[in-house]
Amino acid sequence: MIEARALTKVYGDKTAVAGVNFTVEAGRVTGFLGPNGAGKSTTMRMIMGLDRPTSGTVTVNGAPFARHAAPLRDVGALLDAKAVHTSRSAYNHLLAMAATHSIPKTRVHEVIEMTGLADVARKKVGGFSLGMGQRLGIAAALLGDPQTVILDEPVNGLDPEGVVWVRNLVKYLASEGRTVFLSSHLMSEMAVTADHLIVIGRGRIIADAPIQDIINGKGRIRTRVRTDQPDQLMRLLAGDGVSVELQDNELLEVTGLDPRQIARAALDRHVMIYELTPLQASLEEAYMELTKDEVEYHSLITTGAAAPVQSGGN
Ligand SMILES: Nc1ncnc2c1ncn2[C@@H]1O[C@H](COP(=O)(O)OP(=O)(O)OP(=O)(O)O)[C@@H](O)[C@H]1O
Repeated sequence: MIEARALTKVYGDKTAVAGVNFTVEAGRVTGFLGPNGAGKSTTMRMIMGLDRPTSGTVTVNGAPFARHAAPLRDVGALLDAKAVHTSRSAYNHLLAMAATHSIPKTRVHEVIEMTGLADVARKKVGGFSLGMGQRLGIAAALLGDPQTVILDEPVNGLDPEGVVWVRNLVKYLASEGRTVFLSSHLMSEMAVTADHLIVIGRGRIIADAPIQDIINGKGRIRTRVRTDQPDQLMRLLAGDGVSVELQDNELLEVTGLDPRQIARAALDRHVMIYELTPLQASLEEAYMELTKDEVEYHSLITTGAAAPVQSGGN
């Protein structure tokens, strides 16, 4: 379990993390989301003792990271996949890490197999692709068979097979009762991987809830309705808080009524419906809605060109 209490980090005049409170529970995958510059990496670095909080505390299984006698066995992390000696082989890199914690060579071989690095384990890390580097970072995180696993953008640079592999791996680790905390900007991936989400914006927690609650809470409930009497059905459904959009000759998209209410209204007036499909809001929609006021770096899209601008006021 990871517990942050009033956790704060200030760099000069920039408050990167502003007194956050959250708990990452064991036995489930917790996703950590937020726009660029929101404070995710800073929070993760403080969890791992790589950055000292300006105030507040963060503990892993009840103690700050630095107080763990054998931290690799308690907490495994992938924070910066490039932070390795480039002239070492993957095997030697892992072996050197293992030596600091009396982890046997057999475990080094195990994590190499587990992460699909067997063919390149004797090659120099400097020549690794981004995806191979990520796999090595994940191998290092798992080396001590830790109870808590923290992965910052683990699927960055991985091919589709690698993305699925990370998804299954973290779900498996959580199913074994471990604490799994991961960040990613890939919403579609987060949607199928995480059980619970913590969303941060400008250093503050803006949501901390089961993923389904976040999708349902912020996304609109929409229903697709096909009928050969669209005008009549539109009139029937009109009302406060209801919006009905004609998509084509026979297709309506209804917001603000559930499918049962739509079916009932149509039945009462003998309007035939031949499709009634609830449309699940996506995590991406919910996330965009949640963070729309928290985005620090907006993209300004003009005809054919995108220029990043920093929004004023912080
Ligand atoms: N060492 C540092 N010195 C000064 N400012 C920093 C430092 N590290 C981070 N910051 C600032 O703190 C804020 C939070 O940064 P952080 O890297 O934690 O965000 P993030 O959510 O991980 O972003 P991204 O999604 O882009 O990786 C940013 O405004 C960043 O510029």
